[in-house]
Amino acid sequence: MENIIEVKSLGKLFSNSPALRDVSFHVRKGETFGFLGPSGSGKTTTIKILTAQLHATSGSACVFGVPTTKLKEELYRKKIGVLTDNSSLYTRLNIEDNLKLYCDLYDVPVRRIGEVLEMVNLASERKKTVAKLSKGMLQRVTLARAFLHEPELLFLDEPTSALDPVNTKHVYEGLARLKAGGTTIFLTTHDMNEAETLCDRVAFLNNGSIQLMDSPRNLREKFGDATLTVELNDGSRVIVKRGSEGAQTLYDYMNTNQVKSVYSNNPTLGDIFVDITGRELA
Ligand SMILES: Nc1ncnc2c1ncn2[C@@H]1O[C@H](COP(=O)(O)OP(=O)(O)OP(=O)(O)O)[C@@H](O)[C@H]1O
Repeated sequence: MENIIEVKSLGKLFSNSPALRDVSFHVRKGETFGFLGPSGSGKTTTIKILTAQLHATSGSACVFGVPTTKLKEELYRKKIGVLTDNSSLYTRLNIEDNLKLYCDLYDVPVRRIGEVLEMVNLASERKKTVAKLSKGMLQRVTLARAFLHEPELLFLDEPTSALDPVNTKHVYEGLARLKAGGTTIFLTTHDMNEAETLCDRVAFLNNGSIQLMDSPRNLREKFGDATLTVELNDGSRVIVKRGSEGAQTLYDYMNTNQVKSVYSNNPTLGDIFVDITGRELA
């Protein structure tokens, strides 16, 4: 499968202090790849290097097969969408007029505005002046702008950090639609549920280096303890091992109608992160 992003031994120093150390990964076409890490771990620095806003100190970063330092403005404009905390919207204009400016810039038909506003749950607010928007609304407008031109590659730096659960869900649905349409997504987050929901693969970043990289499912299986918790009708809980012995125990409980629920004890991504790094994600 084609790699859209290729990063090899990337390093970044800020005044001799390392923000990234020997970071290597690739992102395949159509994949949603998550960079998970606590505050200060180097997520934004990575996005800035990949979007040519920063130079790396060492190593290489290619996007669409081209070193990021050599990416032409035109290619960026057409194929890449970026959401960062720097919204740069015109605060005196309303949402729709802001997006119209981008339609002109990106040669996008104005009818696309309705589609993207629908995806971020702002269709009925299109006439609102940007200066009067809440933080969460601003984040949604910036997100809508990032995928207005249907980019092939979308960089999202903590896309739901200011959103409530309802709008977060709406954005997840919108991103799922983009993914279904073939968009490759590079996403940073410290929200492990977000990573589990959206990402095909994740990399755990800590102190500027990648500690672990795989699909959420593989990670949960690899770090799972292969047991199930059986909750009984009397409120007690029993841990049973997977395999024939556990199956017999489970069968006995079920056969006597004692089982209220059964669930896997596989860890969450957050549990694994804490296990590997000794640090919380938030
Ligand atoms: N322009 C800069 N000058 C100096 N140091 C910087 C600069 N930008 C980032 N850093 C440092 O680099 C490290 C990584 O920062 P970065 O913003 O990439 O982290 P992050 O994982 O995105 O954090 P957050 O989740 O808080 O956004 C931090 O120690 C930060 O202080």
